[in-house]
Amino acid sequence: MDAAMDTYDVIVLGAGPVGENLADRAHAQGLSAVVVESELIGGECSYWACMPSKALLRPVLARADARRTPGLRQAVTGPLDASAVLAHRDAFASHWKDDGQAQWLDSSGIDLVRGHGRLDGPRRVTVTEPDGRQRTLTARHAVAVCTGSRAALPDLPGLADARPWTSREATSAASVPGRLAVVGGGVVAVEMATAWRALGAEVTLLVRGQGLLPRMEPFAGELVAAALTEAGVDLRTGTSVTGVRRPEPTGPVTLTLSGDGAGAGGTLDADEVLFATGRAPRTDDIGLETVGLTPGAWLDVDDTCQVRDVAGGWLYAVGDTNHRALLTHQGKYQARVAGAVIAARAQGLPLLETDPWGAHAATADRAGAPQVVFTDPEVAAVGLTAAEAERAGRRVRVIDQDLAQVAGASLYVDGYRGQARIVVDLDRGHLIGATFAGPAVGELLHSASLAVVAEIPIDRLWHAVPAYPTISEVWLRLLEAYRG
Ligand SMILES: Cc1cc2nc3c(=O)[nH]c(=O)nc-3n(C[C@H](O)[C@H](O)[C@H](O)COP(=O)(O)OP(=O)(O)OC[C@H]3O[C@@H](n4cnc5c(N)ncnc54)[C@H](O)[C@@H]3O)c2cc1C
Ligand SMILES: NC(=O)c1ccc[n+]([C@@H]2O[C@H](COP(=O)([O-])OP(=O)(O)OC[C@H]3O[C@@H](n4cnc5c(N)ncnc54)[C@H](O)[C@@H]3O)[C@@H](O)[C@H]2O)c1
Repeated sequence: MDAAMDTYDVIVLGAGPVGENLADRAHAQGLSAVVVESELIGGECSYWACMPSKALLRPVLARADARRTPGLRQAVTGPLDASAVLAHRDAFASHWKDDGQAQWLDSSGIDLVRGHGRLDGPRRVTVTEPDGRQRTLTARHAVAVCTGSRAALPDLPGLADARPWTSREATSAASVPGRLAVVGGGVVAVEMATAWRALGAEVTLLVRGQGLLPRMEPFAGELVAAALTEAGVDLRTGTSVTGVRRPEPTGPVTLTLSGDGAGAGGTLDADEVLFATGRAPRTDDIGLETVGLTPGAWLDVDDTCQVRDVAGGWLYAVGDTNHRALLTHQGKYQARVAGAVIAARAQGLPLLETDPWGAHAATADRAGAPQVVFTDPEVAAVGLTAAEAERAGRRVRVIDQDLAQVAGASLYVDGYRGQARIVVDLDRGHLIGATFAGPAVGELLHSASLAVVAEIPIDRLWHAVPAYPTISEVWLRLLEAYRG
């Protein structure tokens, strides 16, 4: 490529789901785009996160439902075929090869440069290619940092030498460990405890707080905790890990425990230990210092995803790196917004629609980000929890409904256990949050997202009649309770 060809309208650093979408949006609006990728096109989501984890969990949830279905449960008495489940997972991770995604990029007219990219002052990116050569790219309009996040490990004595699992190993391991210790009580911890327990591991879940899924409505974590315990997981709350040792490279790992929970003292031996203790931004080695920012920090952006504190309006941070919502669908939404913003600014449009819910504002990150946790029971949530609404000073009414009372739920499986909650803003007359926990509630979530994002007046929602007998009839029960 000659020097002139190294100038693009948009340079995208990182070809995860977010970088791919941003490049696609910019290109669709007539801009030239290049993406720089140091590992696999498709990013964390395709190979070590969403796809492999859900491929592991799908058979687990299907079996759980089958076991609760009269006439069917007798047909599913045996254990899961772990090697078949792992093979299914391998296929969904494309065997950790990105040929398919590379082909898509190629056919879409977006250029790809493989290698590690770093900012090199305003609008410039240098790439260290796999063969060690350096290449410089220049952006006419924008550089978008879409480098994602990695697992954050606590600073514990002995941890590095003990070769702990992170989310990468937990989603790609080739065999089932006999004993797996999981540290953390968030989404990765509960999903992976669910999967590996069902695949046959003895799982101990070590949670330093008092419950699971602390950012969600309390009943969600309580239902998941009860189900994990029932499935044979040794759940220890109020328990911190203060040390980790693996004296023999191929031998077991020993954790030192402390805390005020029952079972918090002493030590715990396991064959593997997964640290599911949150994420850190992959911004430590991307040249942030060359544009006046701090390496290793989450990037602070406005609602257009433009990085604040950088003059000239050319730098964007989209997806996990901006820490607005660490979710693939939300990052892709930001990419659609930022792609439109970059194109509009490149075309010199005088006015952008940056008001809430405008075309150039990622409003849903704060007001309507949905999430499904694929545990048994599933948890599905959108918008604010009751506690968040209260902290935000909103005047709300909270309505709860036992999902077991809904005909569609009791038909779905025997002994259905679940709970639903809506949070209604009394001043505005519409929903600002909803949470469901129970089998198959994931597919219920989009109805709640619509109600929150479209700000459907509660009086109009009353006319949206759920079909009988579906689990969606929970909407009728919730609205009946609200209206009295
Ligand atoms: C176990 C697990 C399960 C998850 N499950 C779900 C789920 O079910 N649903 C959901 O919505 N979200 C899920 N998430 C979250 C989701 O994976 C992330 O929100 C999503 O991957 C973020 O996309 P991204 O493009 O911002 O970053 P990433 O997917 O992390 O992609 C970033 C890309 O940038 C590349 N890169 C980094 N630095 C450089 C550099 N200097 N030069 C060139 N390339 C670089 C990386 O190699 C990578 O390919 C899960 C996360 C985990 C850990
Ligand atoms: N189904 C999904 O949508 C899905 C699935 C997995 C992950 N994700 C995304 O990935 C992100 C990362 O997930 P995660 O579970 O790693 O992070 P998280 O922030 O959800 O949970 C981390 C947990 O670890 C605990 N923790 C932190 N440091 C600790 C320490 N030193 N010792 C013990 N506990 C500690 C925290 O209190 C917290 O409960 C989430 O924000 C989520 O959005 C989404």
